[in-house]
Amino acid sequence: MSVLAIENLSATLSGRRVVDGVSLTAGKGSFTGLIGPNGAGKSTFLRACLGLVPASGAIRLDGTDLSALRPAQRARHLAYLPQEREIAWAMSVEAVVALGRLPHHARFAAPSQRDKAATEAALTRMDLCAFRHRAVTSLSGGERARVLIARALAQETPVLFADEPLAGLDPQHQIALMRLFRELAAEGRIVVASMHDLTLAARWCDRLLLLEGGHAHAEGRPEDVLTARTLEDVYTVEAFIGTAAGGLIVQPVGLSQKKKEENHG
Ligand SMILES: Nc1ncnc2c1ncn2[C@@H]1O[C@H](COP(=O)(O)OP(=O)(O)OP(=O)(O)O)[C@@H](O)[C@H]1O
Repeated sequence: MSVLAIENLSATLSGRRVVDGVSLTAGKGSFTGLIGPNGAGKSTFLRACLGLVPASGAIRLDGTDLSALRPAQRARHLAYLPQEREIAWAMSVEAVVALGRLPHHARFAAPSQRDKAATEAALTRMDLCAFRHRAVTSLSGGERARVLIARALAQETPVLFADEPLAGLDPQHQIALMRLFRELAAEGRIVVASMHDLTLAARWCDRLLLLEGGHAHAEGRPEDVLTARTLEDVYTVEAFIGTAAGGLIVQPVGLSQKKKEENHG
């Protein structure tokens, strides 16, 4: 069984330890939510795993040290949806999605049948066929987000990292995306996604890794991680936590008592 093992990952940016000794083990078929307040280190953790920022620690997939691979080799194992959704060039949707195939063929080589099929499957899966000839720069933010997800899908990697994939999506597309991540996990992939919506995280993820100040504050099943106490301590909010429609509802309803006292100083 495929296992992604991230061990003791640390990253220092501008002299500050932004991710400090974070570990995560995720098995094939799992969907892990990466949660934590703004600035907790979620993006840096993902970027460090991808080799986009200098880091120490180990990241292994089935025992293969991913950090030792060249970028193109690594990109055959690990796809990444970045938090930034800007695309500078007016390329067509289809051309952007096809970029996901670059790690699979030699530079300047024509796309193979397999490449074309993977691009087509990703366009279909993200409901983008009608947009295929549109310039990405002409799309709305949510539509552009779907194009970038399709590009990551076209990469056909065993592991998918997504940084705030729900940002900018309407509720229907948020749920569709969480359903897609669950389907990808059911197909045997390993999905890790950062998010701020705690109800969606609780309802769709198998496990949650809660970061705070660069450290892992908690890791485990959503119902064990998302307690009133944790939300108060880490997010400094008072939250309603209940069960409805077959899953957890986690709704911040106000600032924690401690935070209110701090604000009144
Ligand atoms: N290039 C950098 N130089 C210095 N500090 C940085 C740099 N990039 C990020 N940081 C800092 O590292 C910390 C973690 O940032 P990061 O973007 O990983 O947080 P995050 O959990 O993804 O936050 P958010 O939920 O706001 O996206 C923040 O305090 C941020 O200011």
